[in-house]
Amino acid sequence: MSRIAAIAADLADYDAGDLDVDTVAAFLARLVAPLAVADTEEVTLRDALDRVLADDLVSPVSVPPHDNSAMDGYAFDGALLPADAPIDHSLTLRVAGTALAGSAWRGALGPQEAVRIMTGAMMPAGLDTVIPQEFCKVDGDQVCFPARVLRRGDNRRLAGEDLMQGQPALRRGERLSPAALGMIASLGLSRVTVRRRLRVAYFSTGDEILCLGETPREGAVYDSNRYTLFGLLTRLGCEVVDLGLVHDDPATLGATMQRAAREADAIITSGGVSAGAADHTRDVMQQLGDMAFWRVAMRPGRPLAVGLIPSPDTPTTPAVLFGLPGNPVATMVAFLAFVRPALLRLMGCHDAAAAPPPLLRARSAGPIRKKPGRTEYQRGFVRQVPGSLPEVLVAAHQGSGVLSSMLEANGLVVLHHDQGHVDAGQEVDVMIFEGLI
Ligand SMILES: Nc1nc2c(c(=O)[nH]1)N[C@H]1C(S)=C(S)[C@@H](COP(=O)(O)OP(=O)(O)OC[C@H]3O[C@@H](n4cnc5c(N)ncnc54)[C@H](O)[C@@H]3O)O[C@H]1N2
Ligand code: MOO
Repeated sequence: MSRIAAIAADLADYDAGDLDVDTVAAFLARLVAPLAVADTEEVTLRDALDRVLADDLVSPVSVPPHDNSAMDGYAFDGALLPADAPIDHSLTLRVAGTALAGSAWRGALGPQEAVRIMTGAMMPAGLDTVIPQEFCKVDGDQVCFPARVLRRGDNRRLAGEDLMQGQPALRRGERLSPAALGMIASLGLSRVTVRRRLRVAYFSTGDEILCLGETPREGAVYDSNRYTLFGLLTRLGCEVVDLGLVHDDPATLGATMQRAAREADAIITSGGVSAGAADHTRDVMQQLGDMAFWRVAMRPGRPLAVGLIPSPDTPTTPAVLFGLPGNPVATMVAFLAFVRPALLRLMGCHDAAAAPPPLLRARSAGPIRKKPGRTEYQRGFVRQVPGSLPEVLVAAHQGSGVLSSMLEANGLVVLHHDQGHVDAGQEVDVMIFEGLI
């Protein structure tokens, strides 16, 4: 049985003619996870941004490495704080010296003595509490402060409270964010081992499509999808292989597909996948690979082709093919809903790092028409409302060819499969674009 047929047989609700978005996601998770790219490389920390960590990173040190002060103030022994002091009780201590950040203070301390201390400075031995300087009155070498404003241990950061030596700091499969780079640097590491970049080849199909620079002609439109895909894939940290625009000729389509399978881990095509398509794209895909052609119960992005195209050189490691619908917004929505999580899995991301962006709740500014029985992704603009849930206003033009409404929007209102019309003021789920597209 082919791989595609085996996965289909394994999924309870599989019906190639009518799949819901959850079944497509479950299918793709089964298809791509075992194919994840395993090769690794060592890179400098700056080159590691958005790359996928190859191995668990165990902390070689504790962070912070020593107990230190969280405030500018005076360090003292918290045992001096009386348990049931009256509200106006204050402590007066002698200041024995100053502890600066970057070196240990090793002076001698008597009872009833404190050390002036700066934020980040090591706690002097035997002292465990810091009173911030704004609570203090200083008179010569005496510091006086109200005892009831703090408890023993306050304003002290413990060694290892961020990370303990020997503990896992980051999991393999983590996609390295700016915070992750900072965390790795805090461990003193300047290089890190990551998965090699995923190579993604893409091309457009359709005889009515024009390359940039070509003279406009009747009935033709410029190829926008290749530029959208370039942006989406580059943002994802992929190495992109642009195979241009391929006209509706089986030999050229076949040769391009094979080149793509040879040069890349994944292939994305746009156009020619709908059931009624009069061109050769579907036939060529079917001849060369193990394919499924779907009509997904969603809008936009209904036609979708998915499969495996064996590489002519290494037939055991096929490229994953995503045949996206040609309509420009359908291409983007199908990418966000299915291709992006699948590529993240191929890159070796763990489940949480490959998950689609979380959905947020917002109140719909107006009514939204929605047919139950399919998932709709409507372009909308979300704005903050002080003291209330954010509000989302869906764009007037939701046609899957209307790319300009993608630019007016900052998110997609996700109207779920069984959901019907939405009333003004009703809560809806929204997928915010920020950082994704
Ligand atoms: N009888 C049916 N017709 C259609 C169906 C259907 O189920 N039955 N589905 C519709 C839906 S939904 C979509 S989406 C499109 C997708 O069709 P294809 O993936 O085969 O794409 P094309 O027909 O090649 O193109 C659709 C549309 O998009 C424009 N396009 C294509 N490529 C590009 C590009 N690179 N840059 C900019 N624009 C592009 C193309 O000119 C067409 O207007 O099918 C519906 N029809
Ligand atoms: O679903 Mo098509 O993808 O509506 O434009």
